[in-house]
Amino acid sequence: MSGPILEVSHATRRFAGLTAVNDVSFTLAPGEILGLIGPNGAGKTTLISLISGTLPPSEGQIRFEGQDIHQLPAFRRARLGIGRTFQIMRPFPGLSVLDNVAVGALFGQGGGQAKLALAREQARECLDFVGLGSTADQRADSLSGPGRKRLELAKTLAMKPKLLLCDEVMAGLNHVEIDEVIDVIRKVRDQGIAVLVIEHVIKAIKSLSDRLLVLHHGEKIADGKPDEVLADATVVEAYLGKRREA
Ligand SMILES: Nc1ncnc2c1ncn2[C@@H]1O[C@H](COP(=O)(O)OP(=O)(O)OP(=O)(O)O)[C@@H](O)[C@H]1O
Repeated sequence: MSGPILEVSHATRRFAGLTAVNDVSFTLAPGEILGLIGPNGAGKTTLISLISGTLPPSEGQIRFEGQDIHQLPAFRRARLGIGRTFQIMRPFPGLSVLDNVAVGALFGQGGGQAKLALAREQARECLDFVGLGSTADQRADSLSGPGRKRLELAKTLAMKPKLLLCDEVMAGLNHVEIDEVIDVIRKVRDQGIAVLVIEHVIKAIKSLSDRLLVLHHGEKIADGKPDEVLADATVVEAYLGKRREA
């Protein structure tokens, strides 16, 4: 059996007086989908920023494929195979949908030496994969909200990640669109890629995830099978109860 692809040990991140992530440890195996849930401000985005390298940890270690990476800048981690989608999508508006994704493919190949034609070919495969193939030649800024979510996924997949970090890729989507994104993420997993998904839509995250990890005030309060975690009294009190009141 292969070991974990990601090992987060005692990760902590402080901002001035606030501890956004507090002593969080977990592992993730290749081909596993881990759902990351918790109330607003619980530290979910901060945690994936510590993994992708857009924020350094105040304390703790992060290992990827057995290598310590917490000192590496984000672009080096991306080249190692850590891909991240952002909650706020930033497509290059004037470029076509295809070329937005080709930029990701070029980056994944280590930059400029790669032929643009090859990058475009790979980009087309990624667009087909996420169901955006027919929009390839449109300008990126002509896409609707759900289309932009898929574009963000396609851009990240073009970098050929071994670990995919998804920050709320289902927010604002309707039920049909959510089911389509779930299918895409399952197909990603079926390729052996490890996936960490932040999501507020409980029904979606429950059906998608092999495991759920719950953060509350920056601390891990549960980590286990979705059914068991969602029935856990501490989780209901900290997260689900508040959502029902909302
Ligand atoms: N750059 C920053 N500077 C100061 N405080 C920050 C910074 N980034 C996040 N925080 C704070 O850290 C805490 C955790 O924020 P984070 O965005 O990680 O939570 P979250 O669980 O992703 O929330 P949401 O579900 O609303 O996206 C919050 O109190 C937030 O205000």
